[in-house]
Amino acid sequence: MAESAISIKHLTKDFPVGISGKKLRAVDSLDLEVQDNEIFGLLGPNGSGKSTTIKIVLGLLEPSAGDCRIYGKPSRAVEARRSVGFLPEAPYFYRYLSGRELVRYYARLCGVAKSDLNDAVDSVIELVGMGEAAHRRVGTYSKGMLQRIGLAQAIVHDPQLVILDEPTAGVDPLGSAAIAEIVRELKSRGKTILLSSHLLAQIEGLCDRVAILHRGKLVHAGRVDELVNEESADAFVVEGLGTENHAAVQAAIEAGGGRLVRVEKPRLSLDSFFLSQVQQRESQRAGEAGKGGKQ
Ligand SMILES: Nc1ncnc2c1ncn2[C@@H]1O[C@H](COP(=O)(O)OP(=O)(O)OP(=O)(O)O)[C@@H](O)[C@H]1O
Repeated sequence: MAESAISIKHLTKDFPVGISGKKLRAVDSLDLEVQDNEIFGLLGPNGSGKSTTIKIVLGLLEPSAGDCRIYGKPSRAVEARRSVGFLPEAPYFYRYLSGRELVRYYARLCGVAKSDLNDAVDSVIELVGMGEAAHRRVGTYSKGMLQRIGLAQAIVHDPQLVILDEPTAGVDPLGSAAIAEIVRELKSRGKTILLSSHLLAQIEGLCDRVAILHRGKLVHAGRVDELVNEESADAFVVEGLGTENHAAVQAAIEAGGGRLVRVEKPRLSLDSFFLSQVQQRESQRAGEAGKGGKQ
């Protein structure tokens, strides 16, 4: 079997609180395996231990007990960290640099060779869709743009494992959809992505597998469809059937040995309705700007 991207075994982290010697258990005997080339979501309410787990994976915190490995290497080891890119929850970037200068700065910090620097910076800026704004100062960026440039700095050294702590927090649905698209693109390039979130609707369609944490303990881990599908039921979405025909459909279902549990109107999520409305207007605007440009 292929080596796990992240292997966490019996991980526990206690923080001292106050001067009485009392401890707060932030992560409690956690076992997790993240496979190579999957998008894995670490979910949980505030204070459930997501960031602490991520900091241990990154080698920034020492666990109180247990073991954490990245592609088989202890996460504290420098060689393990070379294969990792990280976007923190609330990144602080020097506001007077341009987006391009910022990504270039991180590329140099991460040891990208001088001869590869321009290509590496250009290609990640392109990937995150910041080509047009890359010359602008970071201080003028919206939250969504900041997250995208943050993603660019996280991946400029071409890491195999990309860790994103709450990548869509504070970002509007359009910006969140753009970030999700970049994450999917990273997966299609063979990368592994671990992301944390408490915004479940945004994560649902993105992650291959998720783990749900509560007070530092693993509550559940599995494929998203396995966790949320009603396995014993099938849903049909039908158009143009008048209510007068419902009884006949119900009779046919019962004749086939089934039971009609409910009839309901299929609903779009508010997120997807909002996205479709905004995207429609964005493309109208782009079309009009295109026509204007030709005149
Ligand atoms: N350095 C620290 N010292 C003491 N307690 C800490 C420290 N870091 C985290 N904690 C505590 O550990 C628990 C888990 O925190 P953590 O930040 O890992 O949760 P989280 O799931 O990432 O939450 P959020 O969604 O709010 O970021 C919380 O109770 C938090 O107060």
